[in-house]
Amino acid sequence: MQIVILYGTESGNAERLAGDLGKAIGSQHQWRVVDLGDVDPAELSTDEIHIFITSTYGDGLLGETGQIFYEALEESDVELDGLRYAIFGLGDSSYEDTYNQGSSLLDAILTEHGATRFGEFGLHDDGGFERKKDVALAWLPGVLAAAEQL
Ligand SMILES: Cc1cc2nc3c(=O)[nH]c(=O)nc-3n(C[C@H](O)[C@H](O)[C@H](O)COP(=O)(O)O)c2cc1C
Repeated sequence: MQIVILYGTESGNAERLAGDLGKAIGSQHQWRVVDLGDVDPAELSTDEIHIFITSTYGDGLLGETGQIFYEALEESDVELDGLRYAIFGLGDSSYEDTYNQGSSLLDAILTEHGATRFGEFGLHDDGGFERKKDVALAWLPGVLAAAEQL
């Protein structure tokens, strides 16, 4: 499989995690990591499996670079039919009203544009005790197995 890991970040956690996931995929599949702030929605390719990782910031927006992509997609009429994606959100449940809202917004807008999510919706909560990397690496094998079934 060809896998693209796309991160939306404000303070670097999603970027680090994207690299951790890539390293864990290792030589099993081809993979690359990109910053969502550099992605034109019209250039997303259905030939690749997409793994989105984004944080939530501000008033429940996406982390800065994710927000750039989100707004580009909001303004675009691009059709993403055939695009398959998994998603992992970074948040903090102490923000009760906006907990992981950024990843939910991204999930919703990708679906609105015709893309289809596969696998479990991954989440990390800074308010808990588990490390981001541990949660994400425990989530990854199920996502890769689901991707193999597509
Ligand atoms: C100023 C600030 C605002 C935040 N706002 C939210 C929020 O509204 N909802 C949420 O779930 N998490 C919120 N978080 C938690 C971040 O999403 C979490 O720390 C995440 O790991 C940051 O990842 P990043 O470095 O990739 O941006 C906030 C964190 C900070 C520092």
